[in-house]
Amino acid sequence: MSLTPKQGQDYLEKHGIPQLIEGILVGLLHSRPDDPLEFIQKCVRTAQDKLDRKNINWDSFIHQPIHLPPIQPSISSSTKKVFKTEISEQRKPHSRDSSPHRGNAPVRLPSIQKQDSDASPSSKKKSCKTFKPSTINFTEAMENKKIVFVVGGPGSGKGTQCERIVKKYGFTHFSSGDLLRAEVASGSEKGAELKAIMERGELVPLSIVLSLMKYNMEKHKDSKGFLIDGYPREVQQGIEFEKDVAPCTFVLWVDASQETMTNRLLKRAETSGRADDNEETIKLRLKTFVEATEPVIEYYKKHNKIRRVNSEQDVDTVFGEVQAIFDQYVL
Ligand SMILES: Nc1nc2c(ncn2[C@@H]2O[C@H](COP(=O)(O)OP(=O)(O)OP(=O)(O)O)[C@@H](O)[C@H]2O)c(=O)[nH]1
Ligand SMILES: O=c1ccn([C@@H]2O[C@H](COP(=O)(O)OP(=O)(O)O)[C@@H](O)[C@H]2O)c(=O)[nH]1
Repeated sequence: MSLTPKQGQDYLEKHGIPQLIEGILVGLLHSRPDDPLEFIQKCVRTAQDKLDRKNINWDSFIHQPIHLPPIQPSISSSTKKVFKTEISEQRKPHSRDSSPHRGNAPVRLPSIQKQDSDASPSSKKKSCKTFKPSTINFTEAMENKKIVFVVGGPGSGKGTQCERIVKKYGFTHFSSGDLLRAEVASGSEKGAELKAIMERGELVPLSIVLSLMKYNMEKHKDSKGFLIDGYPREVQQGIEFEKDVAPCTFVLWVDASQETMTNRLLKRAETSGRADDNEETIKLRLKTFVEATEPVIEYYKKHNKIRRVNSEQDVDTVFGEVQAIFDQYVL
């Protein structure tokens, strides 16, 4: 079968291949890993996770020289207090609670960085040092930006809806999971530590995600709004973000039952290539969601910022609900 140059070009562009190849080459030359094929494989897996390849850019696989804070499992007493209160409220039975892990299981608190959880001026200084903002006043640059957090369990459909939101409303989209996977794909030492945490279905220290988020937001500082997908995963993460960046406009909760999420992830596992899309890690991710992220929903409910969509329906119907919410804020 003959192929015209135009048909060839259309085919490649339709599948986002030119920017993918460009991204891989730039990332490869930037990181120069010992095992280039493994690096390429990781990039391709990261790309497979993105339903819209157009989200891949020339710099998607660069191991950015951001100075991520050390991974260190410590927790401040103030953070413990927030979690204890929130979790004990969550332990009241409610309709979505079908987790076999809840009951009397010990509450596993996520690892977080003491330095970032304290509100003291000295710790604040440390967190700024970590992020190393460039020449701009970051907080000022973020003023009046629309910032929407998107929360929901693993496989609830956050990424699917975000893709559509970006198309319709032109927000800049960051998936915290994707940012972490890119760090892992970079082959850095830090990436290897993150990989282990993610494969256990646990949460990486909040200061690391916050650094990655701020670094990337600064790169898109002229965007009219940000869609922060899969974030915050724990109450303190939201508090730190709003303190360091800006208050969120609202929180979109993509709500699906644990059974639906599990079935979707198992289906996605057939093609996603994601190391954490396996039955055992899915269970752990759901457990982490119930323990750490459901309290986030309760926290923002109290602040009247939760906007829920029922993600048990088909994608178009869910997006109909999403649009009804977004149209009130962004026109
Ligand atoms: N029926 C149905 N399937 C959906 C819907 N949204 C997503 N899916 C499917 O469910 C799977 C998971 O969707 P994602 O958008 O990747 O979910 P996510 O919440 O971003 O998942 P993580 O990346 O693990 O956080 C995908 O294979 C989707 O095709 C929906 O509204 N209805
Ligand atoms: O703010 C975040 C976001 C993600 N993760 C880690 O990254 C994994 C994948 O996150 P993603 O949002 O891609 O998928 P989900 O867990 O929602 O299925 C999680 O299990 C966590 O280990 C994290 O620790 N903090």
